Amino acid sequence: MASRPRTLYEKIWDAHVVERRDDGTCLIYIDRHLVHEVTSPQAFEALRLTGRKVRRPDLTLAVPDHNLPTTARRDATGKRIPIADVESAQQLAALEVNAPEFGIRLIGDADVEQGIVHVVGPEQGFSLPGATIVCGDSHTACHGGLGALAFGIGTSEVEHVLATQTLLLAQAKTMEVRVEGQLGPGVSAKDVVLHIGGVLRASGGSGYVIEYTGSAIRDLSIEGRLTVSNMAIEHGARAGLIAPDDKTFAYVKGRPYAPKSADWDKAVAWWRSLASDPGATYDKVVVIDAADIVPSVTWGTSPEDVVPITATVPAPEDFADPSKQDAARKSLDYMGLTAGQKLTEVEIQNVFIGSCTNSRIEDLRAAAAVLKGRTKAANVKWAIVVPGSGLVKQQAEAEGLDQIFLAAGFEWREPGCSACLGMNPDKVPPGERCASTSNRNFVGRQGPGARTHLVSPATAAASAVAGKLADVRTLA
Ligand SMILES: CC(C)[C@H](C(=O)O)[C@@H](O)C(=O)O
Ligand code: SF4
Repeated sequence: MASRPRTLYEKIWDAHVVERRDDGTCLIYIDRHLVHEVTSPQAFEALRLTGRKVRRPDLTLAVPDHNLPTTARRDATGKRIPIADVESAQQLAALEVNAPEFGIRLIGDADVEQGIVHVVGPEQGFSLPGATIVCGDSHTACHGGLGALAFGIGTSEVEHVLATQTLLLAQAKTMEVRVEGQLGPGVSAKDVVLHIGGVLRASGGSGYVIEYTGSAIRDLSIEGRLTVSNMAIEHGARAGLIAPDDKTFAYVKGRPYAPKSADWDKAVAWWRSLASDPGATYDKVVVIDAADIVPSVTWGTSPEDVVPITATVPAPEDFADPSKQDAARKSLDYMGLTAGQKLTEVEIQNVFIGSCTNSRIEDLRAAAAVLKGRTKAANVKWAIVVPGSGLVKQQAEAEGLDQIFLAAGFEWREPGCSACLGMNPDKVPPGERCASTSNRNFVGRQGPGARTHLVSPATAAASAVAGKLADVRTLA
């Protein structure tokens, strides 16, 4: 019997079903589990209390990232410089005890491989195409850029995966977001996903797993694909993924955890078979013309509040939906913006280049290319670059990018989540504005009262130079 054409998501799902239940849910095998310090302490504690072990410590990798300071962590003798925040220090200490106790590899704060968990997974070849990947973190969809089914889970699910290497799940609906055509100059993967967020809105992906397709997606580098997938959660989707291809295989090959020799060939053959079949149908299809995408920026407090950098701040009345009008009013008030104001006239005081969305080597190259021979404006008080991992940092230094950033007036930091969210000392002061390459512009996200504008690395760099949100295409 000829099998029904299936999508990438359906193929990965089917390959991981351990048991189908009568109620339609499935017990799904989990191939990779990433663990960070914030959402794992109670899960390990629960295992300890019930006398359970971790079922597959070899498929589990622990990396602290959220709470680590991005300034020096050890003194000259290698001793830890104490972390002032009590909860952060406790969470980090718990991970450092739990990982070895349960036989899990910990990439610690002093290891060169340490970084943001969503940067480290792909970089180490721990995240693979076709794999089911979970982490107690909403941006786990990031790994979908490699063609993995990757999604965030809560702490009780973290415990379940640690104990059983499985999860009981309901299958999601499928959505294709197809971006066809060529991206224009100055338009990056971040602009693509910001634009998609504007089209889908923050809840448009709810109940779906999104497959990003089309020539503009295929043409992206792996770093760019990880950026796009990273923000699937910002459209409310369960996960986002992109079909693995030769670019993906070249990226994965030779990485520490990647399959080797005969296993590699077998793996590639399987990965190749995963692309959605011709004739496979999605529950919803959204088509976007790449020519419509320009450097984009958020003006409000939801990632869906996206406009072209050339636009003006919208007015609440511009929205048909009364609840959106109300949200827009609140957003404008929080953001200190006036309807009709040109975005390129909005002054900024802070610039953050980093986060699991945009802290890979290509992101740093894009920002450095803009900053080379330029300096930040005097009104930009704080500008930092936070590489996604120690290896990204090392690579950037080998290319001299750190020198470009330093000469431009940026600080060059240790890897971690940093100012993406105010869980560590890197915060944007109340009432101040930040051009940020992160993924969330929620109220208080970068610190109480902080005003976040989500942008691409090139736009962040151009904005630092201009002292205002800036169009990288017309930077003087
Ligand atoms: C702290 C963590 C649980 C959280 C998440 O789930 O995403 C964080 O990474 C974020 O980006 O808001
Ligand atoms: S960098 Fe930001 S979005 Fe990514 S995991 Fe850390 S806090 Fe979450």
